[in-house]
Amino acid sequence: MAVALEDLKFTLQEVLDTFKSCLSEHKDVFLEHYVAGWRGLVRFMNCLGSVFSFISKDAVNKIQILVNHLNGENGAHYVTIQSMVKYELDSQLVDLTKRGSFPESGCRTLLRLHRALRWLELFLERLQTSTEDSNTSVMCSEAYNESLAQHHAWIIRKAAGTAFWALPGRATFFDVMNVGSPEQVMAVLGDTLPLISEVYQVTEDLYAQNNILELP
Ligand SMILES: CCCCCCCCCCCCC/C=C/[C@@H](O)[C@H](COP(=O)(O)O)NC(=O)CCCCCCCCCCCCCCC
Repeated sequence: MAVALEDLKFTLQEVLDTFKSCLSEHKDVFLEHYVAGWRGLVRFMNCLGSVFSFISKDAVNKIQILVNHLNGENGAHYVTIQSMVKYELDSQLVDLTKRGSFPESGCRTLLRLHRALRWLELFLERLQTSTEDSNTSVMCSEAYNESLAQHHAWIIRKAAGTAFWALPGRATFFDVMNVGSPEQVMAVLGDTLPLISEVYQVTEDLYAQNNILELP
């Protein structure tokens, strides 16, 4: 248990640090740090129990696709999300209307994580304004219904909804975050949320400008 908690401490700090280092001064989003942020989140989720493993498997799969792009021969084009979008669109490496030749494009893969980041933002906002008797499962499903659920088929929504009921209660959830007292958790959330929101908004604007918010 002690080892697991140590891992978590590192993980949550890492999440905070990586989202901090995601944005350049010109508001470019570094893919390497974005992916590292997701790795941290997945590690945290894995500590919550095996009911979440179908979710983390999909996230890990998508993270790996992006890492492969980053480490591939065209990796230089994948340094920032902005350069990735430009490169893939200019080179016609994205399926724009229906799935076809490029099921693993960086643009469509990142879009799935981007939508999940909106869930995270909404969930953390709820945690931040929660009180002792707030229910994490309810907060989680409300955040999900307002964001990711709109992009998921019925069967996925059903499975996700079932998994949410296995979330630990607020006190345990805060303990697992392992950043200290509830007041300290609130302080960490206060630090993290604006960073996550900004990364989300910059990405959202980029995808909107390029008309790629609905990639298949
Ligand atoms: C803490 C509890 C975790 C709740 C996570 C809420 C998100 C629920 C998502 C359910 C996704 C189910 C798996 C399948 C997904 C795919 O169908 C679907 C579409 O992909 P496709 O177009 O390639 O087919 N994939 C996705 O939408 C990407 C989902 C990625 C989910 C990553 C969730 C990571 C959650 C991290 C939790 C961290 C909590 C931290 C709190 C301090």
